[in-house]
Amino acid sequence: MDFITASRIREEGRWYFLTITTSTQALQLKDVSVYMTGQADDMADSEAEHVQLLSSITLEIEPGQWIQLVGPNGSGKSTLGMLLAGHADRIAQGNAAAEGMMNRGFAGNVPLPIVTQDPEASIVGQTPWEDLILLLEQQGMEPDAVFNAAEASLKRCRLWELRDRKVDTISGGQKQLLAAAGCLACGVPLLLFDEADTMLDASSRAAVHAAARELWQSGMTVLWISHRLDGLKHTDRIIGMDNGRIVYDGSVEAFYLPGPDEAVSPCAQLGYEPPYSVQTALELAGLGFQLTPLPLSPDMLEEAVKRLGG
Ligand SMILES: Nc1ncnc2c1ncn2[C@@H]1O[C@H](COP(=O)(O)OP(=O)(O)OP(=O)(O)O)[C@@H](O)[C@H]1O
Repeated sequence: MDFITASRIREEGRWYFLTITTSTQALQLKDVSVYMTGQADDMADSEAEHVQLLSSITLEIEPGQWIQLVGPNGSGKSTLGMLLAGHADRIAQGNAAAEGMMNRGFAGNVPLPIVTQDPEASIVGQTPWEDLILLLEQQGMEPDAVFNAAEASLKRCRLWELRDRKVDTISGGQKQLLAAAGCLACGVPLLLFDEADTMLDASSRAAVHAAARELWQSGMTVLWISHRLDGLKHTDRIIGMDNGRIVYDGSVEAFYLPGPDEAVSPCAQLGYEPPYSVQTALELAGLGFQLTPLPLSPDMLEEAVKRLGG
């Protein structure tokens, strides 16, 4: 493979090779690669020029989609998320360079906030209400519009009843929702969750999934980044990453089934175990009982088995 050298990137300008436009509606990446520039962790140029964080990524996101980005630790999910959110300059603490073409489309030119597994980093107020007011004032929103925008976002994220609670007394899931409410209040066109549910217990995780789902149903575009497969029941598109590359981009059903010329499914290739309901359906299919649609959750499995019996 032909690598850019770190010294050449420094000579010619760090982002020289990444062309960014907004000429279409879709958010597009065309043949985008990201490299370490050799400044991180005292890495020598000769080592860095062979470290590629993303390799030839081509991808198109239409507004209104719900996309789940999955892959093992270190596969490049957060790097891709940062690129899509417009934070190319923050990748690897600013020690990376990119080449290729990015069309920001509906995502616009302003870098977008990301809901991460550490929402506290972005919370500035002592209560949810104060947090949103401060955030919107910081964004320069007209004072007349601030209260309405804060109220609408807190309601959409199911936090209205908790608006005056001290932030340190609300749950981890509610803090995630507060971070999402902040993104909404700022009018983001794309809501990015990066491992936002990783530190949460099952009920908080379900609450965050349900709220995110409602936002998507109301027209928001959602990119949900996770190394877990939880929540795939609601996904209409999965992007699977491994070693800096996109190795799968398709439906959730096809993710669990081997392709015509493949011995194993994309799910297995990425080292994941399918959920119990899918494993059961695959075993039943082996015995000649086809469950359609493929049950992606225990309740879908129950329904499918009932239909089989009926
Ligand atoms: N500051 C850095 N210095 C050196 N390498 C880095 C740095 N930041 C990221 N990387 C490398 O970039 C690659 C992609 O990392 P990235 O965080 O995008 O992966 P990920 O799939 O999001 O992982 P995880 O699921 O663990 O969050 C990894 O190999 C990682 O080690």
